[in-house]
Amino acid sequence: MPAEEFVAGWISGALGLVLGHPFDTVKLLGFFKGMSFPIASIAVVNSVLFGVYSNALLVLTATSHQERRAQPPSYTHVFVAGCTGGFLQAYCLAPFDLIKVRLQNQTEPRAKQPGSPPPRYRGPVHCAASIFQAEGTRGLFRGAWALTLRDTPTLGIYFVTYEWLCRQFTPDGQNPSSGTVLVAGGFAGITSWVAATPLDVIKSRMQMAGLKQRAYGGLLDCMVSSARQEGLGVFFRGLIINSARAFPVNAVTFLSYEYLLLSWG
Ligand SMILES: C[N+](C)(C)CCCC[C@H](N)C(=O)O
Repeated sequence: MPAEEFVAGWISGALGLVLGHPFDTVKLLGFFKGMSFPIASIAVVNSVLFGVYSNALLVLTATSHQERRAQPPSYTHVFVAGCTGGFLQAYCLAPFDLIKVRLQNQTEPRAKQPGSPPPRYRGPVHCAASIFQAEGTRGLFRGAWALTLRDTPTLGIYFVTYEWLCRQFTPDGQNPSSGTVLVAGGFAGITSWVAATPLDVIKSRMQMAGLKQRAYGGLLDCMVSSARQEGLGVFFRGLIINSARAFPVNAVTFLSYEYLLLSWG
């Protein structure tokens, strides 16, 4: 199994994340709150996404990454490979994402201050350990189902958008220019996040359930009760910030990914 794509995905995911982190946190409080934890986790997750995507295409089309410019895969194959990568990365992402959401929604200061209540979670490791102690492995995968539904089709859309835009601006058989990769990667991120936002809202609510928010009977119950109480607009919460973040993060992710693979030959 070719491994370069896993390594390139690892590095490019980390680079994209550094750019996106302030956007990620601005929805809430504290700008660079907890940067090292997301870097480490997104690197792993992005490596799974790109590695599985490329290897799925290898299985579907019998072409390696290097051969795919001369023999481009069909959009159906790109979509199926993207969904496969998305599905598997969602499972790796689930516990990390849960911890991120729990920590970002925690407004009490982490360090104990006189007079203020002690924070529930002292950091990512403490957060993971307390969830595990209270609810076991299942607890760490709270909201994983919603995350999988969010990521499987939208990562298919992600790679189709990227490939489609690259092909629009690149003569047949050639590699896309850096400018094309940046723009195609940026728009792939935006398209995918626009499609993912409704389920992203639901996913985060399910991950918070059991803490401050009420517990839901399941995904459908969470959707229906959120829409009843807050109107349909609730499904578009965070759309602008998600899109603003998606452009630079994914432009840099794709540019570094393509650059690394090209330089490794
Ligand atoms: C599928 N969905 C749009 C949710 C995520 C797309 C992932 C791409 C990148 N790691 C990022 O954080 O933007």
